[in-house]
Amino acid sequence: MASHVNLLRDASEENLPATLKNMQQALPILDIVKTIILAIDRKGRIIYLNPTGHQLLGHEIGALIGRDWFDVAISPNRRQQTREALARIVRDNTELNHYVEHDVVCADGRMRLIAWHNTVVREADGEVCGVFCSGADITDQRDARIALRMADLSINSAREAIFWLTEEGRIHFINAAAAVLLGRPRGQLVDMRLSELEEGLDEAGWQARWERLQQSGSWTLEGLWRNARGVGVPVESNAAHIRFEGVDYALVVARDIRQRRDAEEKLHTVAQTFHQAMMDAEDHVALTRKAFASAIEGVVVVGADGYIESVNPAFTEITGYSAEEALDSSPALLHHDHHGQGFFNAMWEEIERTGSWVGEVWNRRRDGESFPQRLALTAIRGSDGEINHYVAVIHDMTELRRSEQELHMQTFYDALTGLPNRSLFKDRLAHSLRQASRMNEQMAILFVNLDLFKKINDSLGHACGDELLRLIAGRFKSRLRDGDTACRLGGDEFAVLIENLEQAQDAVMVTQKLFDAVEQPFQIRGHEAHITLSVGISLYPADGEDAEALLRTADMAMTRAKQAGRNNFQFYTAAMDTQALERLRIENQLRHALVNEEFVLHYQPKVELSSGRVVSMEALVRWQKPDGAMVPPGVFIPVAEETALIGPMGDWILRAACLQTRQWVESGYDHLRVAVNISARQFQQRDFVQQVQAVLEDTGLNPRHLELEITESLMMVDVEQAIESLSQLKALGLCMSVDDFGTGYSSLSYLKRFPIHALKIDQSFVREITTDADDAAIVSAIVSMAHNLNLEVVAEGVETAEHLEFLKKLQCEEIQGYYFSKPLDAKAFTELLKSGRSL
Ligand SMILES: Nc1nc2c(ncn2[C@@H]2O[C@H](COP(=O)(O)O[C@H]3[C@@H](O)[C@H](n4cnc5c(=O)[nH]c(N)nc54)O[C@@H]3COP(=O)(O)O)[C@@H](O)[C@H]2O)c(=O)[nH]1
Repeated sequence: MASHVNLLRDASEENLPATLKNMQQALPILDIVKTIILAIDRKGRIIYLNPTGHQLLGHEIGALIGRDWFDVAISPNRRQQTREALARIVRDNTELNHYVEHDVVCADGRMRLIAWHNTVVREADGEVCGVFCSGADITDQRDARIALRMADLSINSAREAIFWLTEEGRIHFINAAAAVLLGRPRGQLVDMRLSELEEGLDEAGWQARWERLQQSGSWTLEGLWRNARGVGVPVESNAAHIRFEGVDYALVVARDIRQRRDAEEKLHTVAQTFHQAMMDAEDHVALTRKAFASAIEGVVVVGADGYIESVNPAFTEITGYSAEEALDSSPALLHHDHHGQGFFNAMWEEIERTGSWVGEVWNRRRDGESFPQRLALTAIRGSDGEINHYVAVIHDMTELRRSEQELHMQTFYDALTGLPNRSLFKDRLAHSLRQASRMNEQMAILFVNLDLFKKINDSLGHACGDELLRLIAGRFKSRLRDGDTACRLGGDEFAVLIENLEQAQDAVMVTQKLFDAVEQPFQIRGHEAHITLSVGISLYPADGEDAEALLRTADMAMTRAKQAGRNNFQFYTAAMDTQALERLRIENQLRHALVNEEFVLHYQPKVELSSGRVVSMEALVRWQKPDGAMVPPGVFIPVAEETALIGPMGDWILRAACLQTRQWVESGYDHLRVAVNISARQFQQRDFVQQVQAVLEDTGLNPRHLELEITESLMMVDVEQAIESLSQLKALGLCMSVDDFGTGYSSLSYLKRFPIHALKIDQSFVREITTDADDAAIVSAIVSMAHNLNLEVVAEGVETAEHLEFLKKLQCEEIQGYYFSKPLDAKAFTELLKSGRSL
């Protein structure tokens, strides 16, 4: 059944070394473990690779058995080297039991890092006959490790000291620069309170600072922080409020401003003496000018009349205004409308009262760019006590703010789309949940998944896939209200948070906006891409009271939307929990059923109306549980479809049906044809045609005895691809029919192009043909249309003599249904053939 284990499973006991014998016994377990299990022979040929290994490498289960491991999984530049290593082990009969990490190449060209544990396998005589490897995919761990190291490196190479402070003002985290600033090892500083470090800051002072941070979101302060020797270091600290994993922190970026203080003091002195110095000794003036000119901060001297009297070169560098342009102008030439009049009034009041003001101000450069600066403004009084000048010292904070912003973006935003990432989304969700609970409001989460995104990635490449995600994010942003938060959860998954929802129906309106957003095709690097969405909706408080629960229930509803055929939305219902558990139970049992070969095929005859003879039979799978219970396919085929299990299961069904039919053909029933149902996922496999060809070759069945039944809706998913695959199958010599005809949306023009030989009218129409005029008309129309297109017609679900009469009159070619026979097991079907029974 499961071809991927055939080589090992079919090997006779004597041929197998002990290790592989043990492995043969362990197959049922190896088939389901999440570790990659690989056995290669001495030439590197794959004897066994479990489903986990096949899935990781992006191949259909079983496809790699018998292939050369180095060719399929090792990159060309390492292939020769690893092949030689194996050859050495075999030649020198060396012991091998080691751990190694190396990359494997997946079908789509991506590399995954695997941690392997390899052991040689020996024959009874001690000869090396192969290598047994168990591997764990550690790519994500490695990437996470690298990302962490990069973040760590960026933080620790920053020149600014970074502190994460808790609500109690304790140090939770610091970088290397912080330890240098305070001259203490990091271990000593973590958990210390800021009040133990900053002069004049007590518990009450910290609390006031924390509250200010909660209200305004940031602070800029100067203070003296004691280092290890108890010496006060003047420090400027910029804090931002940050919420991480549900906990509030003050993210403080601090810098030693000793140099700047010195410069300011010098400049203060300069300013005080400036006026005097202009008139005093030449050498004194020269000295003052030198200090003025070489300062790294911009300095502006403004006269009592409010006009600039002098600026230094650093001022020009920062603002873009030359000295000539600035002189005799008002400092208002730098002004930015960021601050209201109230801000300036408060500033001048403080200068009047204390003689100086220090704070952060937004100004505008000559080229119009706005920039943040730290401004220290001092009033200079003459000997008469009157203010005769103001000296402003400005420090450009653009770079500092930019690095703070970058740090924030990296932590909370998705680099590809610019949308909030999962962690910021959860944060906002938790915040909104508190608000909604206080205000008794409703909220909704939309969990959005792109349909068949993998197909776009596979066909157009990952760069196009990324571009599509960017474009979709842009369209979502432009359609949603400012109050609705959209985020990218990862991969092809997005989420939208809708706050203050009046009624559940409003969530549908927002969902509709998302559907509208993707309605027009996307133009990507010369390609046109169409995409649809599946959306799950959960409501607060009905479907969950915390972020985790709401995301989980919305995700479940999204899965249901996919199962309902994609391109739609579903609200979460409590029944989904029970159904999800039931599906999981069936999925687990199915895995064992596959290994234990618990499936059987029944065959339902199809009868030719012109002769009354059985001319073919539809193979219908049943699951016979160890307790004898028979599970109908309607229960487990959909679960197998959703998981990769339909691959090996479909392969087994096709093989079993072909083998059985070959026996019947060889027993003299050469006119028989077996019809096998093909599910969507099977048909969409890239190598489906090759798989069918391999089964025909392996079972020795002449292709003219095989028919594939493919549903109408499946053929319409990707018409061109379907035409291509069906044409190749036809060229092999087998025939195809369209199953469940009438229930989907076939376009007649496409129908003409599909290389098919028959339509099977769905039983839902046949059931009522003698009692419902509409159904009778539909069936008549289908038969006449099919005949016009030179297609045969098979009517299924024929249960009564009246059905039969009606279909005979329409000149339908074949019938199938309980009227003639229910599906029979192979033995009973053989009896039916022997009896020569006909209509
Ligand atoms: N991918 C695969 N799908 C399969 C396979 N085997 C079955 N199936 C699909 O499962 C669905 C249910 O199948 P089943 O329970 O076997 O029912 C089939 C017949 O028993 C039933 N039938 C036939 N005649 C009558 C009738 O006169 N009355 C009546 N009430 N039911 C009848 O119809 C089912 C056959 O349907 P169809 O395939 O559309 O011809 C079903 O969708 C199967 O396709 C499998 O191996 N692979």
